[in-house]
Amino acid sequence: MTNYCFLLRHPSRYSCIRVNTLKSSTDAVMHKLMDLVCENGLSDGINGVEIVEQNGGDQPHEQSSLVQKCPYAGLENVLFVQGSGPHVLNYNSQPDQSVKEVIVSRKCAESVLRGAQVFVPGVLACSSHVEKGDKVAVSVAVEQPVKDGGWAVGITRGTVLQGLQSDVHYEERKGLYIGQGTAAMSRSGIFRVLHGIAVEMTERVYKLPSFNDVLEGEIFLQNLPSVVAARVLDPQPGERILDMCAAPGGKTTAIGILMRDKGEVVALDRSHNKVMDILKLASEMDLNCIKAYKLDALKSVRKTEEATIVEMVNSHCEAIKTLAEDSGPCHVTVDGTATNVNEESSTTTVVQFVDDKNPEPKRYVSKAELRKNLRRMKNGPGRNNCFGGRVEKSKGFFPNSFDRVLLDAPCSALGLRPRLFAGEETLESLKTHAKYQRRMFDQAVKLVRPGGVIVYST
Ligand SMILES: C[S@@+](CC[C@H](N)C(=O)[O-])C[C@H]1O[C@@H](n2cnc3c(N)ncnc32)[C@H](O)[C@@H]1O
Repeated sequence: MTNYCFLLRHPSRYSCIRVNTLKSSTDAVMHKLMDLVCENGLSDGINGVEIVEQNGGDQPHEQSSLVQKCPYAGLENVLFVQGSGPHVLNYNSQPDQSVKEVIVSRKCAESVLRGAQVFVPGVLACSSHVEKGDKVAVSVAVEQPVKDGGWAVGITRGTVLQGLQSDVHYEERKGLYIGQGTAAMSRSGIFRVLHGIAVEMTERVYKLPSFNDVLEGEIFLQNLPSVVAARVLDPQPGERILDMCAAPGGKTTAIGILMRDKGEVVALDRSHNKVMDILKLASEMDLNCIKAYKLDALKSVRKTEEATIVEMVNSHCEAIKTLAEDSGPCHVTVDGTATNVNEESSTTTVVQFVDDKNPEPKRYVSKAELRKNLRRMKNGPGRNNCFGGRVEKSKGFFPNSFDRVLLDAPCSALGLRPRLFAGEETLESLKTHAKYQRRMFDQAVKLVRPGGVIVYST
């Protein structure tokens, strides 16, 4: 019988790559990837894989067996890069010497198994006397059950490994080696600096090419179901789409590309740094249709009564903008008057906003709102639209604001491979999770226009 948990611990046998067809073509990327795979010697050790180049294309290249086009209609922008493993490695080439070692966190190991190098933040422990250039065996620390019923890794960052059987961590890492590599810095460097490559992997138990810094903006490493989710949403150029839990922006950018960068994709995430990630990815992919905001998706629906007020503020701002464009910078007072100051000529114009149904000037516009709008007018779109570290917060959206909504609610991530550890879910935690997802779905239902589409991906 197939052991499902055992399979989850192994990486997928291929990497799935989505091509940014606004910047390149699938064929061009395919050839670049073949060269990369060739350079990295990834063809070694891949046995028994039946290869067919799908959808026609060029005659099979020597390395074409390792890079294949996705055979399914509608997914012509998807390529698969074949991996291999498990390979048996010899960690102890000099039997009289103890092996120098590095233990990495589970998340780091999962990335390494998918082709990444070992980066500094992922290192938990290291043998003493490791110097730059030393060969080190890399193993993973997986959560272990603890007395109070929870799970813990049990290794403090910076631990010195003795490399002996008497070492307290010896038993723990038996069978959990993921390869070996060359230390890119000394032990002290690894625990002193904040980022950078700690170990360059040279031999891996599972070989998959690393796509770090490769064809940036032209490709995105994405699991096939995620590519399919964006495809099923079927976004059309010119539409307004909402992606409710969007970071790092894999599906958001897939949607933007399907829309050929025409229209608007509103991407939400509750984490500031993750919104930055979305903006960075959109910029790398040259997508202008993506607007990313920090917002808790559970609060993404704005009350309809606010709509009238906002409409009024918007029309006021529009009037101010016209004024500013015509005559230069202006100041606005809270009683609804805008004073246009032409700094060069020192002329002043005063505009009074009047509600058609109520001729009395209203104090609808808050000082902060007006100051913000004025700053935007004077300084352009503002720092939020570049990567200065600030992200725009959203107050939410009015009902029926979007043609289509993608809800990629946070999930158990059980479908992600490799998964070296899966804590046990209790019935109670599953129920809480389901309730959370349901509340998000209710927001999605309100935000989509009548006849619009919601794709709920989990
Ligand atoms: C599964 S990931 C989304 C992956 C993304 N759709 C993609 O394809 O790249 C879930 C994301 O939802 C975000 N998230 C979780 N709860 C949220 C909430 N209440 N509001 C907004 N974002 C939330 C997390 O910060 C995380 O970035």
